[in-house]
Amino acid sequence: MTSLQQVQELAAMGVDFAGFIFYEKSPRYVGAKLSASDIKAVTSIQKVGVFVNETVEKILQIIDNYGLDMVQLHGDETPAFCQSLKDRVTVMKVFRVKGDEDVQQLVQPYEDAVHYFLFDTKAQEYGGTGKQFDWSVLKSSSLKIPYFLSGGIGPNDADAIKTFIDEEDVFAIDINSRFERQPGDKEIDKIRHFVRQLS
Ligand SMILES: O=C(O)c1ccccc1N[C@@H]1O[C@H](COP(=O)(O)O)[C@@H](O)[C@H]1O
Repeated sequence: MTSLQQVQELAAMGVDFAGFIFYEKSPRYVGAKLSASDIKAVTSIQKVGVFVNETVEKILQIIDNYGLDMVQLHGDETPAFCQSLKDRVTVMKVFRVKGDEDVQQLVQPYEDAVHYFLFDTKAQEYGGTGKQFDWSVLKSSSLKIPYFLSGGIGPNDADAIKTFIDEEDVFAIDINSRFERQPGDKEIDKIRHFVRQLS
């Protein structure tokens, strides 16, 4: 998110989390768009900071300045790195998958080090690719930690998502680039329609 008004609109429709990207190479980098005090003042939704291979010190500083509730570690962070943040903030570790991995094996080293997992699509970029992976890799995986499903989920995926939610133990659905006019500018009406379809 890069617009406070859009954040408030999401909160009003019952969306639980809003993501702010603190990765300068992203076209959705929030730094130049919203101030720390703007974001800190938002209390109507849980605020997630998205980081890629950032230092612990910088992350802690940003959590404090921006009043973040959660961090989404979207790079190559180790279990020890995640653990060092876990007592300070809710930690979500991202796993970028193609769809043919042994997910249990992938996540096992992180089970005690984080609060949530998130599965996104493996690509050259770290995230925001708009591409999906084969969700069947998560089927019957009985993970010990709740997880977010992400990666290229779009307005036409509501039926497929509903089926997935009915069958699998997914905690939350994470949407991003497929609901945008341009990077960082969300199509709120499309999100509203999508949320209604899932309710
Ligand atoms: O969106 C970005 O630019 C981005 C850059 C670096 C790391 C993560 C990023 N976004 C996250 O990627 C996933 C999937 O997004 P999409 O639906 O495929 O566009 C999501 O968690 C975003 O927060």
